[in-house]
Amino acid sequence: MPDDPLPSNWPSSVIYTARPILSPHFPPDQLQYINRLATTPTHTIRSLPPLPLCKHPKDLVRIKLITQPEHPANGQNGLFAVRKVEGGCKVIDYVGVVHSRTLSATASSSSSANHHPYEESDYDLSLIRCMSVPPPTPSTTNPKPEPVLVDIGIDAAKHGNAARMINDYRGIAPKPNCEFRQVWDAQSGWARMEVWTIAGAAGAGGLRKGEEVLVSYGKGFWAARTS
Ligand SMILES: C[S@@+](CC[C@H](N)C(=O)[O-])C[C@H]1O[C@@H](n2cnc3c(N)ncnc32)[C@H](O)[C@@H]1O
Repeated sequence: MPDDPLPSNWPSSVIYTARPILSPHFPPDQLQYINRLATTPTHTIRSLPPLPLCKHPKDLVRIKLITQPEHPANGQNGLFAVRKVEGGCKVIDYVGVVHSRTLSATASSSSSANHHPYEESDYDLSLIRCMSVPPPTPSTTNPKPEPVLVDIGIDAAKHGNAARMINDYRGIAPKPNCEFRQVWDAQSGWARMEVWTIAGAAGAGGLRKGEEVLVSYGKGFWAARTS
């Protein structure tokens, strides 16, 4: 029995998942950064509550193929409101593979030593970035290990939900109508990323029926793809 039926217009090339997937390479000692219940080093993925189920909100949004030649993502998919949604409302969770890497606080993040496969993904979203001091290990001669940057993301390139269809507002609308918000799941303690409508002044903002859901990917996304 699947967790959630496939949303309509789901592309066959991508595996639909309504539950975040923890990468098999996720370091167990970093679970504490993505789950508030993981307070001791003895916690393992099995001893924590399951990653939350994020059912497709079919009363709010649907995937649609874009067929307007003037749309910059013509021929691709987008996510569209099926009814009016007020400003300041949750629209959908961003679901994919949760992965992590540690970066040296001193080395450049573009150095090849820090390269990882998710960097090239067009569906990768930053979830948590924080500084961490690794505990000294018996083999460590240096009693004061260097702090490192823990960089945790969600990649929906191969496994994801309908939020992976959300386009950037540039070239489509004057500004985004939605934004990403990092939240903590109250029951399971897991960090998650949600998409919310932006509230405008005096009750403005939100989505009209049929309007495309648009966020800002940030200038860095496009800068990395034009240089
Ligand atoms: C996260 S995906 C968005 C969903 C994508 N349209 C699809 O069908 O899978 C990001 C990709 O969508 C396209 N895209 C999103 N917003 C765009 C925009 N404003 N202008 C041009 N292409 C855009 C780019 O190809 C980008 O790499």
